[in-house]
Amino acid sequence: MIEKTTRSLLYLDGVSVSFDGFKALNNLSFIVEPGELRAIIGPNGAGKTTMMDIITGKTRPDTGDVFFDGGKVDLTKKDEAEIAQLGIGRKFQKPTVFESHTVWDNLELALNRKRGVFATLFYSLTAVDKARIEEILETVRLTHRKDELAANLSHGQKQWLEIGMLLAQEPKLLLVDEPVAGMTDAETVETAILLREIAKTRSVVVVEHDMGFIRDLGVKVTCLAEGSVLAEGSIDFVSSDQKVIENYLGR
Ligand SMILES: Nc1ncnc2c1ncn2[C@@H]1O[C@H](COP(=O)(O)OP(=O)(O)OP(=O)(O)O)[C@@H](O)[C@H]1O
Repeated sequence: MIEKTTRSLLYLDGVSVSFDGFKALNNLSFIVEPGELRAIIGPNGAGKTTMMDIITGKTRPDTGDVFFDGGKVDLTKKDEAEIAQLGIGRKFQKPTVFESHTVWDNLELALNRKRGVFATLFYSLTAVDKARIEEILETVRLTHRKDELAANLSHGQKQWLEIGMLLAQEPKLLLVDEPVAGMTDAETVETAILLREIAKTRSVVVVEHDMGFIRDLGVKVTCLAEGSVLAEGSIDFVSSDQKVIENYLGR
């Protein structure tokens, strides 16, 4: 266990949390390695959102350990702002970009958010910042739309822009909740490629119900149900598991 804690980027062990007597997480253990892209599936109410809430400090576990960065940081002792500063970025399901700003300005604002108020007051865009924004634009497929108002982007492009805004803050771990809900088929396919690219430089945990997308990701899948891990492994392994079929896929 000690070895796993020190090697892993994220380490949850025996995490439980109850709301009014209902166990949303029940002895959940979950490990993410540095540079890993992991998919999470599971029925409604399985505890996927609650798990994200525990990692980001929004919810405190009743019992269990949550360590980050090779066991260096006990996340249960940190608040949400500290956890964001440590390098855990979270993308909620609904995009929250600044609609009345351009794509470029959204990314510039996100880059600034990292700096704090004092630095921002005396801030001017350096060549390094400009290069980083251009790099992010390429990653999130928005170079050709950089001067467009965010309001004019498609739903999928808004999701990509928000992912870009999180990248501007250079997270070590990116948590992404149902990114392809409402996207076109082409955007969904592109999002799988995009997340695989992002995971070359950081770890990514993505929660999704779209099984075609999960298959496209081609990574290790964790199926949660009733607050704990039901099955974990390749998509073929997990989707042929009888418990997963009964609790999720066959429903
Ligand atoms: N703050 C809360 N107060 C009370 N109950 C909660 C709270 N947060 C979550 N729950 C309950 O805990 C259970 C797990 O919910 P959670 O949202 O984590 O599931 P989920 O796997 O993300 O589901 P979905 O796929 O529908 O988003 C649900 O029964 C939910 O109603």
